[in-house]
Amino acid sequence: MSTSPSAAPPAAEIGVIGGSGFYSFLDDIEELRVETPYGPPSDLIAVGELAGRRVAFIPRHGRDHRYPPHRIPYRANLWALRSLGVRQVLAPSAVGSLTTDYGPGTLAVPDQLADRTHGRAQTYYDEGGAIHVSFSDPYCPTGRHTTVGSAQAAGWDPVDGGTLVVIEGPRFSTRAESRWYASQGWTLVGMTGHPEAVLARELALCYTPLCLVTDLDAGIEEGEGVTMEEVYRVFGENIGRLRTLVADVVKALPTERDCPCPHVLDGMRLLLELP
Ligand SMILES: CSC[C@H]1O[C@H](OP(=O)(O)O)[C@H](O)[C@@H]1O
Ligand SMILES: Nc1ncnc2[nH]cnc12
Repeated sequence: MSTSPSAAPPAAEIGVIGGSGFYSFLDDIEELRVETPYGPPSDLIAVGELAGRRVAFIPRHGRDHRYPPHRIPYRANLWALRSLGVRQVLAPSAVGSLTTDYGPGTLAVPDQLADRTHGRAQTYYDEGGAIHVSFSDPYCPTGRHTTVGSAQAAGWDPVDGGTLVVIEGPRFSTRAESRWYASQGWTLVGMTGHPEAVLARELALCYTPLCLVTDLDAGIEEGEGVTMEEVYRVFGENIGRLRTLVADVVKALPTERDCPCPHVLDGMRLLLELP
């Protein structure tokens, strides 16, 4: 491993944003300090190769988990990845389940998102003109399809679809909130999926969530409610096979993007130059 203070970064095509309990990924890496107009990203970015693909890894909360979900520099993270050449992003995350159908250890690849956060910077286009990206389908269809296929091939029984509600946190939900989310038909709950997904979309990146269920949320189970310890314990029990799955997906992602994601800004008059 080597550390470059501000070296010209090598190109990376695929980005991985590791969540709670997922603080490193690649073996043979160069660590890059990347500056952005939005300040520094959560940490140094590790760049390396996996099966011939150039990959950039960033721990969402920092390697020492110094950023709680509402303080993560989301704009800097996505900007930094794009500036390294990343165009496809994989986003592993620990989530709660809003249904007894999906117990701890389940891998879910949602196809919808509901935003219950507030006060987070959620756009790059907030001055000098209006850019409205399409967000009806928040995730990359190819990334989702590839992830579900890789998970099935590896012996997971992945959940293909569902809605991830993203809460502001950092506290967990009350039982009443949790029951209300479930009554909306939402299936998963987390704290970091927004604005990460929409910022990726605004940069014309492909973004795919890999949600590992660590707990049944407070309104679903009758026990003491969700605890941080439970989240880390269950995530820790599954991190090995999740890492392997992320590597499988990296290998399986297409080299040429065939999805709508690269075209989301076509025809729009951009007021800032994308990296
Ligand atoms: C560690 S408990 C709650 C914490 O875990 C999840 O993080 P991530 O999405 O980055 O895996 C959840 O969103 C909360 O931030
Ligand atoms: N129950 C839960 N609510 C919000 N974020 C979570 N991350 C993991 N479990 C969670």
